[in-house]
Amino acid sequence: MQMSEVNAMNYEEFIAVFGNTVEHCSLCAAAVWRYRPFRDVRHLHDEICKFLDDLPLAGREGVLRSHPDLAGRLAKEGKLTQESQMEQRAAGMGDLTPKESTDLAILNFSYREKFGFPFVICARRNKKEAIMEGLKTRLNNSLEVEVEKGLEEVKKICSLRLLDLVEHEGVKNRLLILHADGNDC
Ligand SMILES: NC(=O)N[C@H]1NC(=O)NC1=O
Repeated sequence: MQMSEVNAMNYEEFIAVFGNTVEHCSLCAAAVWRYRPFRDVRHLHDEICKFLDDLPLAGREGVLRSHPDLAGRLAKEGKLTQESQMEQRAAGMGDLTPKESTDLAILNFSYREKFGFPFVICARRNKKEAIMEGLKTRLNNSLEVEVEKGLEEVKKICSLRLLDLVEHEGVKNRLLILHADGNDC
């Protein structure tokens, strides 16, 4: 859809389309509604990022806690959101060997035990090997660092979900949004 169509949406339509661009956190879309009209998809993403950055620590932890584990119980029970299911599949989470599956479950458990929220990573931008390595490495971080890193991953997940929904002018704009946090790729 075009940005002009997004800007013409009423609040209910906007939430119906963008309510899950941050997993299970429709408050993010509800909050940025006030910043219409959006110039482009990057502008919409920037406003969501600002909202996330301005949340208090408990709010940022809550956003992380709203994410399902990678290859976790919800995935096994077929209870993921459509977006999350597609992302986890893209990262190869459906093709884990029994050993990989057990290793990931143990690492996910250790991470959740230490931080009180799940390990979050942009699955579409990582393959299973990178996810396992990232999880092992990030387990050593402090809580402050992991809230920060997790939130940056939430922003990347959000940017890809937005790009799936809204027309963007070619590769340049797509890269711009992915580079928004100054990170990889
Ligand atoms: N835990 C976690 O990272 N979950 C997710 N990552 C992603 O790209 N989609 C998710 O649901």
